[in-house]
Amino acid sequence: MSALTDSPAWQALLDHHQEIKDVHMRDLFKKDRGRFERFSERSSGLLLDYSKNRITEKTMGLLGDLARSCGVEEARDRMFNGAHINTTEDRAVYHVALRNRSDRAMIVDGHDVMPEVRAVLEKMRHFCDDVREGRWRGVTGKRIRTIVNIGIGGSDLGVIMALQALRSYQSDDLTPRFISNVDSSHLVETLRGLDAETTLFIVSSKSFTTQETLLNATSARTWLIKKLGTDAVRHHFVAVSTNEEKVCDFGIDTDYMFPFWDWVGGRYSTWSAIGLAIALVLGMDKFEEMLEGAFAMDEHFRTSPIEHNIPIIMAMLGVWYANFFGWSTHAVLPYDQYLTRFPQYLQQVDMESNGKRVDLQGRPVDYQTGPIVFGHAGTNAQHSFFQLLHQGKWDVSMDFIGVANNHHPLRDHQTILLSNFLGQTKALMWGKTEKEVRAQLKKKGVSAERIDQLAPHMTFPGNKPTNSLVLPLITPFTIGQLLALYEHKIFVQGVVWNINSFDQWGVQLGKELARDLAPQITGEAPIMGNDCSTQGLLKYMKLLKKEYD
Ligand SMILES: O=P(O)(O)OC[C@H]1O[C@H](O)[C@H](O)[C@@H](O)[C@@H]1O
Repeated sequence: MSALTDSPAWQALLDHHQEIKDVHMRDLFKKDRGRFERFSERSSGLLLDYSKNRITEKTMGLLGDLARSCGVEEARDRMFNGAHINTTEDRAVYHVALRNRSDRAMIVDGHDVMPEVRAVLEKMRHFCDDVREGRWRGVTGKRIRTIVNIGIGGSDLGVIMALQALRSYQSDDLTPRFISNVDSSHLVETLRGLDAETTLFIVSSKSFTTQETLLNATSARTWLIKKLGTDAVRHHFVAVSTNEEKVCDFGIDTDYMFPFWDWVGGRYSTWSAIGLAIALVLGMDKFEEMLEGAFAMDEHFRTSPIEHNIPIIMAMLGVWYANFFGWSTHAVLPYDQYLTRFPQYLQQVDMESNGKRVDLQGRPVDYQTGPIVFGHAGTNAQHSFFQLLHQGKWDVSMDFIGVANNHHPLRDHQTILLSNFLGQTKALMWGKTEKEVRAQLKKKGVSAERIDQLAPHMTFPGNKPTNSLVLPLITPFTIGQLLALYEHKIFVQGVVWNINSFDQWGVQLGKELARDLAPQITGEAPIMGNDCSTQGLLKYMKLLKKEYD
């Protein structure tokens, strides 16, 4: 047993789980009309309703005790104080400094990082204004019309997601495109039809060593040079990175490099200059509104007591289902088309952060850690995987994200969208008993025999827990709030599980092996030293791939 599973707070929750595991939420709601008031919180216009969870006040009290006994508040303070909480990489975790909108100093290793943070924001502002107002032009003197972000993982997902979410704030003057996959199809299809004279590439890579990004950037540079000559590169390429030397080696002038720092993790870097494409396409003011939204959530997280702290509440509910109910999966279901990319973005933030199997001391853990996260936008998701959520055998905890207002004045659509959001969470909680099904079929005049056949299929167990997050409207501010909320939720879970949420060693091995295998594909190295499956696959691919013969 680990210190965590042996702790009184954990043991109390284990006992409490026995009391509550067979209680139906329908009965909890029938008994308590004040559940919504009791189990909902607000912060700067964002509402969390967590009443449709398998909890009572006692549950929340015990989860609060667990958070307290795991030192969540102290860990939070350590993060906000710039301590090196990323222990395996010996770094601070300080993305909160990037969106610190107060005049507080943010100290890492005895040094206030705010002057550098503000200087980069200023540099971004000048550059964005120059591009947007036509002072920065391509080599032939034409205005920039397309921004191509070349990056992968944290240097791609947040930027795509935010730009898609904020599409209604985008003018037609600048269009964003993205190249991430090393598959040449991504590059070719993205560049197809582009006018080199009006295209600006941003090479976004924290390390500037990521194989995919460097190859894509090299191929994009070749495409540009072929069309406009070598001199065009400095007019059409800028970089965002922490690695000045590598940026220089690639041939980008460091005057056109936007820096950030090793205390910003890749998947937490959308707030840094990695967000340059957002600032270019929407304008720097909008980017800073996103930072304001994140800052509002940071302040809520930093100052609210555990019982009223939205990220902590969501984190502890996740712990409740993962560790006490034993569920492995969490679904995130935004009811807003602009948030279609949000689940995919969150997969990296959550699964790369908390997909860990050893604790901070390097010992294998004896409890479940980060969940499998998936999701898609409602209502489309209802027509694909909701069947399993309602009637399948796997249990899944869920976040529904609803947005009260829409940017488009088509009221009927918004009414139907919101009614589906409410209908689904109600159905998942309440379910439909066999008795109700039978009565309904009888009323419709269905024969007794047919009712016997159909009733089990048409019964819904209910008791499926959902959080409902409600935003007033998709704006840069609310997107900032939402992202920061999930970042902090994931951080809190990592603290409870005593894992390092800020490294990602698990992505290394496959990359290393790929480097060794590439020469075996091209024939520069003999096909050898592999297991027989890899050997067989390699040989078969070579057989099919005539170009390497
Ligand atoms: O920004 P880069 O250094 O190019 O890294 C891009 C991505 O690389 C890896 O996949 C890491 O696991 C990610 O966390 C990171 O975001």
